[in-house]
Amino acid sequence: ALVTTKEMFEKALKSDFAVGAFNVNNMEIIQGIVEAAAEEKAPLILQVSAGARKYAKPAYLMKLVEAAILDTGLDICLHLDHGEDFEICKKCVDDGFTSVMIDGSKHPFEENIRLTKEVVEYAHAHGVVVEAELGKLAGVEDNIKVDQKAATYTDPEEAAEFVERTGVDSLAIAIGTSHGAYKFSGDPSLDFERLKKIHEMIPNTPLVLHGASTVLPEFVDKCNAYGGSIPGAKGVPEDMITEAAKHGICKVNIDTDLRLAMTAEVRKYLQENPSDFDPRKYLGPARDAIKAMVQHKIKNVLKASGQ
Ligand SMILES: O=C(COP(=O)(O)O)N(O)CCCCOP(=O)(O)O
Ligand SMILES: [Ca+2]
Ligand code: NA
Ligand SMILES: [Zn+2]
Repeated sequence: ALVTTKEMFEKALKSDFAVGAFNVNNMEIIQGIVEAAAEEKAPLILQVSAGARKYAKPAYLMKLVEAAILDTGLDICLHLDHGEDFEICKKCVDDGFTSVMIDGSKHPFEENIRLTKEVVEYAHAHGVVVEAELGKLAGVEDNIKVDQKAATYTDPEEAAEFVERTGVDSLAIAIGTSHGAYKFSGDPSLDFERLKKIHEMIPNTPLVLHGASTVLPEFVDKCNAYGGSIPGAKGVPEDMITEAAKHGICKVNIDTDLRLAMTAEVRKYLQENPSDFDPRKYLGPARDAIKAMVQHKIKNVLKASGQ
């Protein structure tokens, strides 16, 4: 069935595992992710960005997720990722999403609170949970370039006030991650002291880690070996993600690692099979690559198998 994150986060908060939140844009990506979660018997969040809604159209995504539930009997949370305003959050609540993110992190504190409260009120009235964000990820955040220095990590005291005043169900925090494949100029590092402080201040609030892809060298190399060009791509070491899940992180957002796994597979297939032109011949292996990546994340990083 379609479920909220309530139950899965309650468990994750008390344990050392975290729930994977994987971005979806088409049928093969959804199928690969869902097959992996079914095989690992793991809790699952499928998340849809505004870009995914535009690319695939809401009706297709909703029906594909319903089909996945029909096909597997899995409990799945369908989540709006990075909702920019009240309107898109309302639209997704009305469409049957069970969770929405209102990303007010680019606004001043008081405006973020106002906007988040407005979404919490509407979502809770419809049995939907809300994720908000406090603090700015480094890198490109909300289409504005936020360089490392200006990137303001989440303040633990502010986080406590924010949660108290908004009634939000989970909080995305900034402790050094950023979106995409180029996360660190120097050595990868997360501010674990800050994470522990935040978790201490709001021990009952599930925390969310955005920009959590590892950008595994194996897949960067594979992309580059078959016509790609993404030199210097770098992400968060997987052991840091596993560690973060022990200190309040209950939801881990992963998109880039799926994109790299899928793209590497398609590049390889097309280069090795120049006479093929049946899309199933490369979208099938792409789907398998998604499944393998998600199984790896669930089993070895999130420790969410059988949870
Ligand atoms: O935190 C993350 C993922 O972080 P990652 O890049 O480390 O995987 N996310 O929230 C996923 C962002 C997806 C953006 O989608 P569009 O291109 O459609 O806007
Ligand atoms: Ca943001
Ligand atoms: Na946890
Ligand atoms: Zn994000």
